[in-house]
Amino acid sequence: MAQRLAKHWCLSAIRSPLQVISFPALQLHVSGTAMRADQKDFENAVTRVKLLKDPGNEMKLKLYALYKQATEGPCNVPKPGVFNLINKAKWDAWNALGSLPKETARQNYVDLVSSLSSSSASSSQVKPGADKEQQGSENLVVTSENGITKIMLNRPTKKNAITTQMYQEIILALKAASKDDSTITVLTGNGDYYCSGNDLSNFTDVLSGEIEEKVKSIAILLRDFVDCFIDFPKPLIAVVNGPAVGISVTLLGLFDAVYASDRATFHTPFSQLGQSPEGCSSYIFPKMMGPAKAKEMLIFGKKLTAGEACAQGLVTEVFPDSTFQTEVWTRLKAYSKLPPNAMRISKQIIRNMEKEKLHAVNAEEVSVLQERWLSDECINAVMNFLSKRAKL
Ligand SMILES: CCCCCCCCCCC/C=C/C(=O)SCCNC(=O)CCNC(=O)[C@H](O)C(C)(C)COP(=O)(O)OP(=O)(O)OC[C@H]1O[C@@H](n2cnc3c(N)ncnc32)[C@H](O)[C@@H]1OP(=O)(O)O
Repeated sequence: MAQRLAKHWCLSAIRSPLQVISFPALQLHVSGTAMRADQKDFENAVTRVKLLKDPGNEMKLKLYALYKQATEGPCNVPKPGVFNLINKAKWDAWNALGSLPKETARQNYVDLVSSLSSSSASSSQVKPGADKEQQGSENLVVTSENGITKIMLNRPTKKNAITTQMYQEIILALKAASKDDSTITVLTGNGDYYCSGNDLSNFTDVLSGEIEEKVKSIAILLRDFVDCFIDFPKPLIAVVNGPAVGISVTLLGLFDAVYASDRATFHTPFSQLGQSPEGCSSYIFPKMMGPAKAKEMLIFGKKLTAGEACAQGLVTEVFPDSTFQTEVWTRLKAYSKLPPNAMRISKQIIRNMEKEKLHAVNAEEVSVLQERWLSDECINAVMNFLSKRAKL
């Protein structure tokens, strides 16, 4: 199975020329035995490492050494020969940790990955108390002004499709927004689309022989991503400036208000893609719109207009496209002046009734999807999309 998938997914996978030293995370095989209290943090850090931008060889050596120390203990393997430069550098880094206890190495590894994750996304973060526009990363622009933190998807040429890097950046942006001085948080898109969902090229970003591992790490990322929406403590508003597809639609059920342009459409083509619903939509949509309408969307991929989505309860209000931005932002500015604690507490009391259930639904949806990604139906659908695009 792994070989067949590798053939499919790895056609366009390119190894970074900087990848002289492979990340320790790529060699991980968690035994599952002797799970400790912080083992999960360590496993998550190992997963996150794979999704970081290349941190450079010096940092990779540090990560390698800590990983080996954390999983195998002190270095007691023979020193590689002087001409075996890479392995010798790795051995030296590991050996330099001496008798550092495994637990300390594991903690240091988690801390190091955490600092790398925040610095790689720091450009897209809003610092607490900021009250002016911040420079964001290329694909995600985060600004904070007048009590509103705005997270804007910024890949208009790709209809704001979400890359794995962007999933991570959104997680960090939401975590920062939950702690900053703003009263409300807004998610929107730049250009004619709100978002075309998961970037289907994410499927090609798999290195040969590591498909099952990659799928596992993407599943953890997706679960963390949706968890952030479930747990977000402040009012969260979607400003749906244009068509929305896939995960950008399903997540709307976790927002506190959804304002849509009358140009927006809402499409969840999961069956067409050999996939299944996520974002807690398998639970929220039937409750929100009734099972019959929810199934038309989630099983048969029926696309809704903004008016239909509003009638089904997925959208709060629809505005004419010509006045959409002015009307919505005027309203949001007024909302941002409401007492923040009262809004938080009201949100909390509503969300807390369902929080445990939502986390369980998220876990189940991700577990089902993990299998779907390895299915022929999904592989063929994604290959079909990517190959059509290649021919254009
Ligand atoms: C091995 C396991 C890895 C798993 C990784 C999974 C990660 C988590 C998954 C979470 C679950 C999420 C599920 C979903 O979101 S499902 C929905 C996925 N989205 C789609 O199926 C939409 C695909 N796109 C389209 O159908 C059309 O592009 C669209 C209708 C959106 C717009 O059509 P239009 O004709 O107006 O414009 P173009 O097609 O020319 O698009 C312009 C360029 O943008 C590129 N594009 C658009 N959407 C995507 C996308 N989702 N992924 C990648 N690229 C996208 C399109 O290819 C064009 O690019 P080029 O100009 O380079 O050709």
